[in-house]
Amino acid sequence: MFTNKLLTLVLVVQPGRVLLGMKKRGFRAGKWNGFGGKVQPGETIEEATRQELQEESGLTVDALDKIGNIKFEFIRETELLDAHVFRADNYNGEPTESDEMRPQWFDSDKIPFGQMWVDNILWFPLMLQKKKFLGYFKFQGHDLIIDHKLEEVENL
Ligand SMILES: CNc1cc(N2CCN(C)CC2)nc(N)n1
Repeated sequence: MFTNKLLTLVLVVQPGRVLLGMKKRGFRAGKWNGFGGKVQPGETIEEATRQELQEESGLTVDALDKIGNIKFEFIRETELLDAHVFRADNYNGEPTESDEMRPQWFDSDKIPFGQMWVDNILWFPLMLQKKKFLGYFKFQGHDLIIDHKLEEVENL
């Protein structure tokens, strides 16, 4: 059976640009992505999102908009990643490199999809248009999506 691993992912967006982090080590090293991590027991998803963002980018945010939920399945693995995706349009502080992550602003039309998890290119357009969505991606390894669903929803 599948176990469900709660994850958080937040994209900080300013007009015409998105803040991404380059993971410097571990599972996602070498990939640009939003900021996020696991949800610890006793933590709400939103608390975990804020905490990971602050740890990985140095930023705090006032409003977090819940924009998506994406489930990731890897074939032959029994753990489903259940990522809760947020967008923040305002932030406090300045992006600061940590030992885990190097933050960098990217123009919205120059997102480095070639150095990101391959699902991002499919749902980033929805995120940038502030659309809410449910996604499901079935991976074979880390670079091949063999099945996926992606639908816009009215509310999450
Ligand atoms: C497996 N595909 C993934 C994983 C992923 N995440 C982001 C959050 N991380 C904690 C774990 C891995 N993010 C994207 N966009 N795609």
